[in-house]
Amino acid sequence: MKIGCPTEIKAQEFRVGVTPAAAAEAVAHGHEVLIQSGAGIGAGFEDADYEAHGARIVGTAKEIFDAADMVVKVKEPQAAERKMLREGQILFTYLHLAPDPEQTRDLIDSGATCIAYETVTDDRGGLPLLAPMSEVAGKLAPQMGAWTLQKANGGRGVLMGGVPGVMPARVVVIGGGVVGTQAARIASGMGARVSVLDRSLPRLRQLDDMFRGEFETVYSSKANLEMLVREADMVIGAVLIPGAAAPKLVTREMLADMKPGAALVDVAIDQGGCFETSKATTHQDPVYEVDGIMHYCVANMPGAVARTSTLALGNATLPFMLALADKGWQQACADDENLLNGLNVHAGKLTYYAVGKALGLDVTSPQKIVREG
Ligand SMILES: NC(=O)C1=CN([C@@H]2O[C@H](COP(=O)(O)OP(=O)(O)OC[C@H]3O[C@@H](n4cnc5c(N)ncnc54)[C@H](O)[C@@H]3O)[C@@H](O)[C@H]2O)C=CC1
Ligand SMILES: CC(=O)C(=O)O
Ligand SMILES: [Mg+2]
Repeated sequence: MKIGCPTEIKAQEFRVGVTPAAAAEAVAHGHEVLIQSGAGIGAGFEDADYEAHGARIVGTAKEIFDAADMVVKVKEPQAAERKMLREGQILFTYLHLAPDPEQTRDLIDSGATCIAYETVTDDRGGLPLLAPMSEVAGKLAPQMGAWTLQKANGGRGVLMGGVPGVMPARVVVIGGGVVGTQAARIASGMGARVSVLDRSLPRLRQLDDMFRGEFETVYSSKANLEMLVREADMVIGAVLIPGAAAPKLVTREMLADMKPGAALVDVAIDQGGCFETSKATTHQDPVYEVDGIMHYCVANMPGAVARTSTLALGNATLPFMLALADKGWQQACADDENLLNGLNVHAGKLTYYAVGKALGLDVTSPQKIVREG
């Protein structure tokens, strides 16, 4: 199979979908790997690094999309990339379709087979291709929130750890999954007083066992959430209902009761955001204010640490990329239900129920598609 990897074109996105190490493995499996010239630069990989591992460098994204049987990327395809997709081609990348009707329509119209990293599962109920980027974004969230809290950046001028005689920042993390756990650990490590809300009691028990003393766990009822948000200097949004639009847990009305200059960091923005007032921002212009509350809503946070993120993502995607290339999408998905859970669009049909529900579109069963092709 021909595997193609274009340069990411989303604003300030420096990651790359295929590392030289992954290219080497694919070549060893008998595949041809095409990399757009310069695609790896942002993550610290030169064209020569890819060539040394048997990949071929081509000049333009068009050459990649024209030639590749499978396009491997990081971010959801932008409008210009969607125009280059074609029937029968495999697209393997993050998609985040639930909050994005335009992209969903274009992917359906393209006829391509689109497998979303963020809905591939594992046997323990986890999301193995989302997890590494959630670890990164979770670790970055308190760092970005601390920057947002600085006075010159519009924040309330509170230091995370306080100083002797002065209280530390009060940080509230909504969602105790991968992002939330890493965010809570880092915020606590910075000296803040941290509470983690989740609606899963088993998850809260696990967190309490693992991190007793580092942060508090709180059941995510409406009343608890409202009380903690009122007291917070920083709120980190880290909820997920896989594949679905994020629930709006902090309403605009609640902002009026918050401390002026408090920071909201909405990591869940890629699924539409869990604050009513969130809208996606970029690394170039990451923060805006609504009703005196500073919002940080960058949808590709891991792009800020592109080298770490690319290596982490590449480790996780490699076995799935090889399975798709070795067997073709249909056999690979028939053999592995966890990979089949990644199938969001195939040959003009939407195949992911939570996306259909969010966008009011018909869904064809992925099991039927994989049986019938
Ligand atoms: N902005 C960015 O650059 C990035 C965003 N993300 C996003 O971060 C979000 C979180 O991802 P993960 O931590 O990997 O998900 P996860 O599935 O590990 O954790 C989500 C948690 O939210 C909890 N939850 C669901 N509804 C809730 C509610 N009403 N109140 C409290 N908790 C609730 C779940 O029980 C679960 O523990 C996702 O939307 C993901 O796509 C991930 C990486 C990068
Ligand atoms: C998960 C995601 O949206 C990202 O890594 O950019
Ligand atoms: Mg994203």
